[in-house]
Amino acid sequence: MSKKPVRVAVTGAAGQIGYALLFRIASGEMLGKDQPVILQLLEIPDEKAQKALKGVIMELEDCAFPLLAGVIPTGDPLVAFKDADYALLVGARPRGPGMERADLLAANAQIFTAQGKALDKVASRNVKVLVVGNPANTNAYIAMKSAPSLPRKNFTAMLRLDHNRAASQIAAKTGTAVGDIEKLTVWGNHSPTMYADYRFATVGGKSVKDLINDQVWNAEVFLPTVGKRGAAIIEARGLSSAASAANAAIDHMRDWALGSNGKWVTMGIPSDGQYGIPKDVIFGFPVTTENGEYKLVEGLEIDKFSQERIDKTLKELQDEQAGVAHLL
Ligand SMILES: NC(=O)c1ccc[n+]([C@@H]2O[C@H](COP(=O)([O-])OP(=O)(O)OC[C@H]3O[C@@H](n4cnc5c(N)ncnc54)[C@H](O)[C@@H]3O)[C@@H](O)[C@H]2O)c1
Ligand SMILES: O=C(O)C[C@H](O)C(=O)O
Repeated sequence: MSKKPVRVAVTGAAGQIGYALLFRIASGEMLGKDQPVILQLLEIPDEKAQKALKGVIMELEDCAFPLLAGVIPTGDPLVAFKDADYALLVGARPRGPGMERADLLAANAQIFTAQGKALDKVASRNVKVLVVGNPANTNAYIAMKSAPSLPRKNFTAMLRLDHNRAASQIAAKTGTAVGDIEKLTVWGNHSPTMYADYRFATVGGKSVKDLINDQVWNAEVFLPTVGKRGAAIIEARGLSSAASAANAAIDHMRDWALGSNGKWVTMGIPSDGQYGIPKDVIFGFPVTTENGEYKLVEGLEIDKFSQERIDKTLKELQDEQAGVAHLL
């Protein structure tokens, strides 16, 4: 017997990431090739955006995806999030050349307060929320705080693009296959302060740290390359990353929903105080996922270099939180 369709809300559905994301969700790459989906697509209630959304929906129809059980376009968050089982909050203003994420904070904070409240009112009580729109961790924090009747653990931010970028750099450095890299993580904020940490990583069972054996490369090449990759893409394309961001969103939700089979993945999740990160800060942590739940990997040793990096990215997140405190 075929499964009952689940409701997947996507905001910013007519934007660049939306265009790279919706077709993959509808084809079953996110929730499985046996899981029908109803897409509930939010765009700003503006004629041009709604018209662009119609065009995207025409293309979705033209794909004749067997798993696409319905599409609901709307300009109203209460319609988009109604009974949503999954919500991918992509819609936000993206960073342009020369802008830092902090510049986006004020512009985007209003959006996530309103959307958090709407999720609180109408979404499934088990809704899995992924915030992609930047600054992603703080937007997830705002949405979580604006939705007090939903479990805190339902709110996550996307660090998976950073995780994937780090894996790719390590594979290139060590001449190994990216798919063989395990136990990699990215701590903290989705911003240049993030700390991509390969101390525990293995490739084909061998220690990545031992294979690389070059702390200068780690501090002066690897970390800046991963941390500034978003800006490098904006500089090269004149637009922020979209296909790789959509791919990371699919990876994040797929692993959360269907399990990571024991593999570590990185998710931005609300802290419960682990590793000295204050409660509620949405922080990139190593997790494993099973049965629709994520579980933080605990007990890892944090050396002096790592602690300094973690402190720096935490401070940035706390400053961002302080900057939006008046809105909550
Ligand atoms: N976390 C990450 O790793 C990551 C990676 C890449 C991009 N991003 C961020 O994702 C966001 C979207 O990027 P994009 O390239 O798709 O941008 P885009 O400008 O192409 O699309 C954003 C879309 O969101 C819509 N939108 C704006 N406000 C909205 C609202 N309140 N409700 C619904 N829709 C709304 C816009 O009309 C637009 O169509 C940006 O904030 C970007 O910085 C995050
Ligand atoms: O850096 C940006 O502004 C876009 C995105 O967050 C990225 O990392 O590519």
